[in-house]
Amino acid sequence: MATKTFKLNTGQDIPAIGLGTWQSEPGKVRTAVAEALKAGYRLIDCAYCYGNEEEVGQGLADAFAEGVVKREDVFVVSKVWATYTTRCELGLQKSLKSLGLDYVDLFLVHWPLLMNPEGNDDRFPKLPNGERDIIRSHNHVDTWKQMEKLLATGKTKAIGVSNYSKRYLEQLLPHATVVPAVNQIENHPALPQQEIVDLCKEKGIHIMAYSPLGSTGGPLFTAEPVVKVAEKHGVKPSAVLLSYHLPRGSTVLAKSVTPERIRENLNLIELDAEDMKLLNDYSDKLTKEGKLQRFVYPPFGVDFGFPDKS
Ligand SMILES: NC(=O)C1=CN([C@@H]2O[C@H](COP(=O)(O)OP(=O)(O)OC[C@H]3O[C@@H](n4cnc5c(N)ncnc54)[C@H](OP(=O)(O)O)[C@@H]3O)[C@@H](O)[C@H]2O)C=CC1
Ligand SMILES: O=C[C@H](O)[C@@H](O)[C@@H](O)[C@H](O)C(=O)O
Repeated sequence: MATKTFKLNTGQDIPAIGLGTWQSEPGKVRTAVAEALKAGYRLIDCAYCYGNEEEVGQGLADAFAEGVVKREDVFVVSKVWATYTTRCELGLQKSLKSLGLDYVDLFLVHWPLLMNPEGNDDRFPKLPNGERDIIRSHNHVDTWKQMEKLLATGKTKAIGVSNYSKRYLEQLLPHATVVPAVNQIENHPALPQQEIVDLCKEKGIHIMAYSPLGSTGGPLFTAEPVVKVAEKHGVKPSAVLLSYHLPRGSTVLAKSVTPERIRENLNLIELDAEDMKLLNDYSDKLTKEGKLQRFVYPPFGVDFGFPDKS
């Protein structure tokens, strides 16, 4: 199902699965990207914050040079990092330079906040007490206004957000001239975030699901219903966790720098109503018991409006 796509509110097709690159070591990610494109991936998810866009760009360049894919056949995503949310065009330009591209297909606000652009580090400025140096007076709607202007530059085909809760989307949408094409959020059976998914569906915002395996090391592989569904279909738990997003109508991002895993992660399967019920019942149970699992919540010290974190 490597070729399955969804439609964005811009009219663009977005692949159902993409390669993630967060924490992909510079020494490995070039090969990972080139291998992924050879295997059939057509979406690569990047970010300035990951500090590896140059190597990702080399992997893309390798695949272009070998005639594996053409630029227009790959959907490249990048994100404006928190120290650039008052300088979105500069943030985009820096990513493009590292990636060696003229445009990305989608540019996202990575997190809805501003970290001090004049702080003591380009990516993670800190206060003397060790906390992140955050400019709390910044309004995330102002970042979106800058993002809207990027469309006219041709440097990105679409704009969207990431890590936006329902509360933050409700603050943004009344002021948005352009409705975000995407909201990229952590999403898996242990964190269904249904209230965000439902709102996004209603507003025509496509969900990109991140950390579908539970992030580093795949802690969700042993979740009981995931194992049960995997046994029924004779596949690995990873295939169930990735395939879960297809019937939900979402794009899923799977990170790996291991060529064999990169290839196997493309083998999405069709989960039936019984499988989805089992996984949804698991989500409901965790919700009721207050045991939802959020694996990615950086120490910003900001209330982003997620109910499990408020
Ligand atoms: N917008 C945002 O704030 C965020 C965006 N993201 C995006 O989503 C992507 C995916 O999320 P991420 O948090 O990286 O985690 P994932 O849920 O994709 O899990 C990655 C981990 O699972 C391992 N793995 C991958 N495939 C398999 C497999 N078939 N069998 C066994 N282990 C496997 C990887 O190991 P190995 O690499 O060693 O093979 C790695 O340790 C990110 O890379 C990034 O692009 C992620 C977090 C936040
Ligand atoms: O995209 C992945 C994550 O959001 C990642 O960018 C953050 O968790 C970052 O490492 C941080 O510490 O703030």
